[in-house]
Amino acid sequence: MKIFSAEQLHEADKITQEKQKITSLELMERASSRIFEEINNRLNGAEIKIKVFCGIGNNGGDGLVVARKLVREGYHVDVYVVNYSDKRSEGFLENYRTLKEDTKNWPVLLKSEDDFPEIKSNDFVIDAIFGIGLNRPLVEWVQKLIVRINESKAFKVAIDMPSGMLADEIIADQPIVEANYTLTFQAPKLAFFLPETAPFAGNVQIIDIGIDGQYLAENPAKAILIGEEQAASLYQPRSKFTHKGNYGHTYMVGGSYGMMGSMTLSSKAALRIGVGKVTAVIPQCGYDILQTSVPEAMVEVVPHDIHLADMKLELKKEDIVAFGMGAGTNEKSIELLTTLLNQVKTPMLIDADGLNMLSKYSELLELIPEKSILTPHPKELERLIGSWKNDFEKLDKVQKFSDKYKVTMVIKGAYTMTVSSDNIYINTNGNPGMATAGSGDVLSGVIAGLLAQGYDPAIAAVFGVFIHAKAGDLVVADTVPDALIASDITAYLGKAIRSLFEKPETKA
Ligand SMILES: NC(=O)C1=CN([C@@H]2O[C@H](COP(=O)(O)OP(=O)(O)OC[C@H]3O[C@@H](n4cnc5c(N)ncnc54)[C@H](O)[C@@H]3O)[C@@H](O)[C@H]2O)[C@@H](O)CC1
Ligand SMILES: [K+]
Repeated sequence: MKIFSAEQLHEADKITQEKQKITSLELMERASSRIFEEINNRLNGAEIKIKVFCGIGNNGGDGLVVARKLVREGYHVDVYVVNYSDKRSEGFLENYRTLKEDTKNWPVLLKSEDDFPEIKSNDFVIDAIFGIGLNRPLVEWVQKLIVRINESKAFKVAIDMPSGMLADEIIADQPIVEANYTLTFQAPKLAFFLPETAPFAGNVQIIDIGIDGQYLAENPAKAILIGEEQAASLYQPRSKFTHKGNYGHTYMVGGSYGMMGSMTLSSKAALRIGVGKVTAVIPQCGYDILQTSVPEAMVEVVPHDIHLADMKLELKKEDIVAFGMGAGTNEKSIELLTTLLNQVKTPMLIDADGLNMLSKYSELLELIPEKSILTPHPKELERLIGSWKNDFEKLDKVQKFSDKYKVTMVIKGAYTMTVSSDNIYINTNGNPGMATAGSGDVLSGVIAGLLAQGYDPAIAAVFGVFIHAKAGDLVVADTVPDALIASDITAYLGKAIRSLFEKPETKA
C-alpha cells in the first residue's frame, strides 16, 4: 500500500472532486460519514460522554459532521471548537451552521486555557483539531489542550491524524494527541511508522473515502507499506527439474570465541529459506560447533583459533558472501573484510560487526559491491551515518547513504524500513518477542539465502524482512512473545511462506 505526502493527499482530494464532480463539502460528508459509521459500530449506542474537539479547518469540519451524526443517533455529545485562528475553512463554516441548525447543539468556543472543559477518564474523545494541514508549531494554549487531553486518560480516536503530528516532518517538543485509534483517510501517513511518532497513532485504520484511483495508482509513493499480497507476489517458487546448484551458494563469514551461536543461527536460517549450499567461514574454535549444530552446512576455518583472520576464499562468480555475524572487530577480522570487499563482485550482505568495521574504517565504504545489503540496528546505523535530529532526517540521511554507496539499507526496528535509493519499504508485522538475541542473525541468514537464490537485492531485503517478521508472529501465535527465541523464527520460516498462499478461512 502506498504512503503519500500531505501535499499529495491535498492534491488527491482536489483531483477527486474535479473528476467525480463533487464539492469539497460533499467529499467531507462522505469521508466523515465513514468515520461516524466506524465509531457508531464500536460504541453501539453506549451511554458514554463523547467530547469532540474540532479545529477550524477541514479536519475540524470532519469533526463537526461526525458530531452531528452522533447527536442524531442519540449519543450524548459535547462539541468544542478549538479557535486557534480566524481563518475558518468553508467546510468548517458550513458544517458549523448545519450542526447548530440541525441539532440545536451549540459548540463551546475554546480560546484559552480558561475555557478548557473537564475531561474524565471515562469520556470518549474525538480529536478533530488538526489533520494533514498542520504545518507549523502550535500556539501554547493549544499545546496545553493536547497535554490536558492526554492527561485525562480518556479513550481517544483521532480523525485522519492525531493532532500535533505532521505527516512528513516533526516539530521538536510539540505535544501530540496520544490516540488509541487513528481513523485515517485513504492512505497511511509516514509519521505513523517512525519510532518517534508511531506510538501516538495507536491502532491505525485506513478509511476508504473513494479518492481517485488513477491518482493513487499513478503517483509515486513516498513509501510503500508491504502487505501479504505484495509479499506473496515477490516469492519465487521452485520448479521441479532443478538441483541444489540452482539455488545458490552462500558463504556466511563471521563468528568468534563465545559468539559462535550467531553463525549457527544465520547459517541455519539461510538453509531454511532455501539456499542450495551454505559454507560457514569461521575461526577454528567453532569447527565442531558448526558441524554438529548445522550438519547441512559446510565449514571452512580461517587461520586463527578465536577470531576471523585473512584468507582467500575460492568463490565462484555467483556465490554470495554474508559478513559480520558475531565477528567482533579484531584487526585480523578487518583484514578479511577488506580482502572480501576487494574480491567479491556480487552484492554482499553486511551485518553486525561488519557494519562496525565499515564505520571505523570509512574508506572501506567505497569498496562495497554495488547493490549490497546493510542491516544495521539503530546504534550501528548511527555509527554509519552519524546522528540525526529526528526520524525524518534519519530517513533522509539513509536515502543519501543508499544513493552514494549504491546499497540497500535495512533499518531494523519495530517497523523495519528497507531503503533502496528513492524507495522506502515499511514492514509492520513482527512483534516485541523478536527483540531477542540472535533474531538479527536469523534475518541475515534469510536475506543472504534469498540473495543466493537469485532474488534481486532490494527484493531479497524486503521479502526477507517480511518473512522473518511473519515467522515471528506465527511463533507467538503458539506461545507468548516473552518465550520466543531466535531459532524459533528459523523453525517457522517455512510456515511463514506457506501462510502467504493459504486461503483466508484456513489462516491461523
Ligand atoms: N475535501 C477535502 O479536501 C477533504 C479534507 N479532509 C480533511 O481535511 C483535513 C485537512 O484540512 P485542512 O487542509 O483544512 O487542514 P487542517 O484542518 O489540518 O488544519 C487547518 C489549517 O490550519 C492552519 N495551520 C496549520 N498549522 C497551524 C498551526 N500550528 N496553528 C494554527 N493554524 C495552523 C493551516 O492553514 C491549515 O490549513 C484532512 O486531514 C481531513 O481531515 C477530509 O474531509 C476528506 C476530504
Ligand atoms: K485530528
